[in-house]
Order: sequence, then structure tokens, then C-alpha cells
Amino acid sequence: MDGADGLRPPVLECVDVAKRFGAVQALDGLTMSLDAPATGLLGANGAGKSTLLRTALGLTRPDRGSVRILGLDTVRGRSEVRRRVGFMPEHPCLPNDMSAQDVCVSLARMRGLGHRDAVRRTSEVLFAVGLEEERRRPVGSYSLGMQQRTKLAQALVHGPDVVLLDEPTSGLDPAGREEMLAIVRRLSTELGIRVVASSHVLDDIERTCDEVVVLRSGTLAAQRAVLVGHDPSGPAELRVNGDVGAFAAALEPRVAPFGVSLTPTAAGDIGLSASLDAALDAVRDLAAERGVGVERLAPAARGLEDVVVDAMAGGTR
Ligand SMILES: Nc1ncnc2c1ncn2[C@@H]1O[C@H](COP(=O)(O)OP(=O)(O)OP(=O)(O)O)[C@@H](O)[C@H]1O
Repeated sequence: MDGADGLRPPVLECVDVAKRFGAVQALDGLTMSLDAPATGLLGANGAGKSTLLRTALGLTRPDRGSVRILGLDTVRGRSEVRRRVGFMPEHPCLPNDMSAQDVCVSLARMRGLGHRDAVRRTSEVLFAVGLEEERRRPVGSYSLGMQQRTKLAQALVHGPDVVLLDEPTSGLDPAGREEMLAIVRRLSTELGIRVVASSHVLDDIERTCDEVVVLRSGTLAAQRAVLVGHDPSGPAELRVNGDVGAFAAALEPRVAPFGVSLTPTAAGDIGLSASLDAALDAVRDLAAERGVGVERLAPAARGLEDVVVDAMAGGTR
């Protein structure tokens, strides 16, 4: 169940949140509600992603507006936020001379776990991020990918309900990136941990998240389900060989009973108001009966990439 059911608060709710650093307005009246199992924050450099994550943790205090994470006030409820939320910062933050094991146990203790639980949870999370073999080596001897996975492990070690990941694939080579994306996807799909992850790369978000939020100049520029381009019942476009008008005229009475109407598209194809299975079957049946080739039958909805590119256009302050 999610916040929309009224049974569980949204992961993150911002109302008119503003934060200025000197001359820079990092967040500029940001209002949004995030409720998906995994949400990707996308934006150009300086769009406000890190500031938003830090504000959501209570590490940065907004000048104006309110931020709630899991329904908790991030200013007044900081200790509860620390217990229920994990954070993976973008930049290096691990002590080089400590092992991943020691880092995780220490942070678990600081977040309130007893020694036994801290050790048990550390084993579990280091296994989950693929570091169990190397857990006793100093972090300074790790590859960047291993350091990133240690940062993720420490964000998970106290059993949070939600993790905030700031650029989890930053600086990783292709193999390290693949590993990280696979782990991030599993957090929400298999481990039931809700995720808010920032990235510059739409592909990362498409592969790990259910929803994408685009920030631009500290404001919300777009919020879309990742599957926006593949809505199975959304409008469709049909391109057939031969006499398009005759095909459309014959198709119309076959799809009308399902509430589907036809309109010509700008490209001269046939636009279907909905791509219901029954309407698509009618297209295929008619094409087969008439020996007409179907060149293209595809969702007409704009792809996620178009939406995101439009939303990001205009740059950042
Ligand atoms: N502590 C700070 N002091 C001064 N300026 C800051 C501070 N933190 C952020 N900023 C500025 O606020 C703006 C938003 O920064 P933020 O780090 O939130 O963006 P971002 O979307 O995470 O960018 P990036 O993708 O480069 O990490 C930037 O112009 C940044 O330079």
C-alpha cells in the first residue's frame, strides 16, 4: 500500500521549499510528492538534486517551506529520520584506514543497533552488495566500484525504510555501473526498501526506478512514470501499405464498438485513440483479410526521453 491509499505517508513530500546559498537559489519553491517504490531524480549539474536530498535528511535547513520524509518533519524529527532513512552521499566519505566491516558496524551502532544486531546486519548488507569476501580490507585499498558499494552498504545497514542515493553510479566504469544498477533495482523490488536516487543519466533511472522526477533550477520540471512511453492502453499510430484512407474507412466500424476512434496523424498515418487489445486485433484481422502490410503499429504517446529532454531544456541557473 502507498501514501495514496492514506495508509502510509508518501516517501517524500515538499511544499514550497526554497534554499539559497549566497547568490544561488538551489531550491526555488519546490512542491512535489514522491510515492513510487523507486524514484529517480534527474537534473543537470546544479539543478538542486543534492540539496533536495540533504534537505530531506535534515542536513540542510530550508529557508522556506516544509519537507516530510515518510511523514516525518525533517527538521523536528531528525533522530527518527536518521533511524528510518539511509543516505549514500555522492562524494567520498569513508575513512580509508577502516574496513568495510568496521565502517558498517560502527555506523549501525551509531544509529541505535546493539552490537550483535550491528554485526549481523553488516554481514547481510555486505553480502547483498557483493563485498563479503573483501570486507576486512581497508576501504582505501578498494576500487571505486567497491567504495561505492561500501557507501551503499552503510546506507542500508540499520535496516532503513527508505534510502536516498546521491549519484550511485558516479565515476563507475561500465562493469561497476552494471553491478550498482542491479543492486539498486533489487532494493525496491526484492528487499522492500523505497529508493530515491539522483542521476544525470536517464538510462540509469529507467533501469532502476518506477518514476522519474526532473528538477530544473530548483523547481519541479516533470514527474512521470518510467513506463510513460509504453502505456498499453494509450493512443497508437498505425502505418499501412497501400490505400490508407480505404483501410481507415474499413477499420473504423470494427474498432468503434470498443470506443476507439480514428484520426489521421500529421505524418499521414492512422491514429487510434487507444491501443486496446481488441482494437489491435481488429487491425491485424483487417490487414490479413485485405493482404495489407502493417509497417508500424506503435504507441503514439511521447517517449519518456522526449518528456525529459523538454523538461530539462532551459538549463539551470
Ligand atoms: N553548500 C553550498 N554552498 C554554496 N552553494 C551551494 C552549496 N550547495 C549547493 N550549492 C549550489 O546550489 C546549486 C544546486 O546544487 P546541487 O548540488 O543541489 O545540484 P545538483 O543537481 O546535485 O548538481 P550536481 O549534479 O552537479 O551534483 C548549485 O549551483 C551549487 O553550486
